[in-house]
Formats: sequence, C-alpha cells, structure tokens
Amino acid sequence: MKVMILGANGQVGTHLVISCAQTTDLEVLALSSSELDIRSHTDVLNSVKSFQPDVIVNAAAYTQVDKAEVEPDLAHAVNAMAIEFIADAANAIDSVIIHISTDYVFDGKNDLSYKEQDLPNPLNVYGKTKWQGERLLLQKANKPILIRTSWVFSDSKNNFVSAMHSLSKTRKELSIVDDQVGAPTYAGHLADAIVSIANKSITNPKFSFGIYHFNGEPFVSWFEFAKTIFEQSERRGLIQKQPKLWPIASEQYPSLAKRPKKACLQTSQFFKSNNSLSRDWRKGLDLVLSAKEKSKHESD
Ligand SMILES: NC(=O)C1=CN([C@@H]2O[C@H](COP(=O)(O)OP(=O)(O)OC[C@H]3O[C@@H](n4cnc5c(N)ncnc54)[C@H](OP(=O)(O)O)[C@@H]3O)[C@@H](O)[C@H]2O)C=CC1
Ligand SMILES: Cc1cn([C@H]2C[C@H](O)[C@@H](COP(=O)(O)OP(=O)(O)O[C@H]3O[C@@H](C)C(=O)[C@@H](O)[C@H]3O)O2)c(=O)[nH]c1=O
Repeated sequence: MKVMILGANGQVGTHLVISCAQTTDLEVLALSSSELDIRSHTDVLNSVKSFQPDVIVNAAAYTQVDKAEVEPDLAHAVNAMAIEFIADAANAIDSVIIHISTDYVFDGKNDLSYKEQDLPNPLNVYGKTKWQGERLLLQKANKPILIRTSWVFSDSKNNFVSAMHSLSKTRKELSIVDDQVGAPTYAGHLADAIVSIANKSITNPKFSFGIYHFNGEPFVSWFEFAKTIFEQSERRGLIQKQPKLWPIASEQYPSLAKRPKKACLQTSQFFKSNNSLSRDWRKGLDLVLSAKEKSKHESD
C-alpha cells in the first residue's frame, strides 16, 4: 500500500511517519509544509499524480486557536479551501483520503458525548474553518475518512504538555481552567489508529467511508490534565518543583477564542472494528515524559 502524508512535520505527521515505518509493506511519501503547501491546487494535484498513493493522509492544518481569530483568512485557506484541492487530487487517482478534524467543531453544550452524526456548532474561527473543511471533504471526496480527535499531545514543542513545562520554569503558581472537559490524545496512539483504518479501507471491500471519532481516555479537565503532567514530571526529575495549581473557570482565563466546555467524543463506531488499539493518554504521557527524560540525560 502506498501512503502519502501531508503536514509531515507536525505532531500527528511525525508520528504517522513512525507508525508507517513500523508497519510492513508500506511505501510512504511524507511531505512537510515546505515540500508541499496544500494551498496550491496545482502542486497538490501534481504531487498526488506523480506518487499515485492508495491513501492520502492530511495531517496539515492551521492549529493556533487564538491566533486564528486574527488571521481567519489563512486559517480558512489551510483548513477549508485546501481540503477541496486534496479531495480533487484523491478523486483523480481514485485514492482514499483520510482527514483529521477536531472536537472544537462542537459547542460543548451537550450533556452526553458527541456522536459522529451530531451537528457541529463551532464557537471559534479555528473550529469554524475545520467544520468547513469537513463539509468540503464529505461533499467532494469519493472515498473520504474523517477522523475527529481532541487535545493532541506529543514530545514536540507545540502542545499543552510542553506549554506546562515551559511555564513551570518561570512561574511558581498557575491558574488552569477546570470547567472544560475533554480527552487528551497521544499523537502516537492517533497515528497507529490512522494506519489501522487506512489498511482496513484498502483491504476490506465492505469498509464504510465517512466520519469516525478517535480520542484518548479517560476524560479530564485541563486542570486535571495539568495536575497529572506536573506530578509525573516531578517524579521523573523533569521539573524541580511542581507549581501550585489553581482551578479556575473559563471566564477567569481571558483568551481571544472561546472554547467548548464539554467536547467529549463518542468513539464506539471506531472501536467496533479496531478494539486492540491503545488510547489511554496516561500511557501516552508516560512515553512523552520518558522521551524528555532521555534527552535531558543525554544533554546533562
Ligand atoms: N493539536 C491538537 O490538539 C489537535 C489537532 N487536531 C487536528 O489534527 C491535525 C494534526 O494536528 P497537529 O499535528 O497537532 O498540528 P501541528 O500544528 O503540530 O501540525 C500541523 C502541520 O501542518 C503544517 N501546515 C500548516 N500549513 C500548511 C500548508 N499550507 N501546507 C502544508 N502544511 C501546512 C504545519 O507546518 P509548519 O510547521 O511549517 O507550519 C505543521 O507541520 C490537524 O488537522 C488538527 O486540526 C484535532 C484535534 C486536536
Ligand atoms: C497555558 C494555559 C492554558 N489554559 C487553558 C486555556 C484553554 O482553555 C486550555 C487549553 O489551552 P491551549 O491553548 O493549550 O489549548 P488549545 O489550543 O485550545 O487546544 C486545542 O487545540 C486545537 C488545535 C484542537 O483541535 C483542540 O482539540 C485542542 O487541543 O487551557 C489555562 O487555563 N492556563 C494556562 O496557563
């Protein structure tokens, strides 16, 4: 099977490359933003036609939630318009396209967790552009797989775990919102899930294209997530002392973008046929912190 990865230097893209390397019989072309800008219809089409992938995985996105409020056109170009270009290219060679979306397409006002067919109602520009991208994918692509996930972390710089580590270098106390609940998702678990569904889409003639939810477990608030990050980091000697954490309400943490309160995704559809996959974020956090511990020892 030939797999083409777009946005290969991001958190998910990086882990997709690792997961693909651990899977036999895959030929992979992984392209970073500097190798292929998905906003160019022509470049996307040419790259796809030249490699002829069976599956295209789009891990490229504009992911800065607050900044999207002040540069909506860029967020729209990457998260929405470009998805039509990739869908077009996939159709041209009859390829499957796997695209990743977010819990932030929902408003978080549901008491229950969100099912795949629930109607999105995004609260911020990032979520709105991601929902536009979802609709373009589902309208245009002949073989679409849309995977919604949430709160992705890895050992890269660009996530909540690394934000907590860098804040703890200068701050003795931190206020963290405790009324937004969701599921942290380790990028490595998500990448394995994507490779697994990619395989099924090619090998199972009865495979159902459409929307799937995949995220980590258990659900927690950002405050509870931060607490676990600091406890584990102190135990491993990654930080000298845990900052004092204060649970606060969203309203006490002013930010440009509004965020959903309870954007929990229901994943039973995905796990009907993929029940051997790992998704406990605490195990993912363990992997991230042990990688950080290893690189700390190497640099000491
Ligand atoms: N991070 C999270 O918490 C969550 C992410 N998601 C979704 O998962 C997917 C992957 O996210 P994640 O890996 O965390 O994101 P990252 O921000 O880590 O990676 C996104 C990648 O997209 C690349 N990119 C941006 N613009 C373009 C472009 N025009 N052309 C090609 N590549 C581009 C970036 O390149 P460069 O670095 O050069 O800008 C970056 O490497 C996204 O669709 C995101 O919306 C869903 C839920 C949660
Ligand atoms: C740094 C910090 C954040 N917070 C809050 C703000 C926010 O409500 C929450 C998370 O903040 P962040 O800005 O790190 O996370 P955010 O960028 O909102 O994360 C989102 O990213 C996009 C890409 C997604 O798709 C989502 O699933 C989700 O992961 O924590 C605090 O309360 N205190 C703090 O010191």
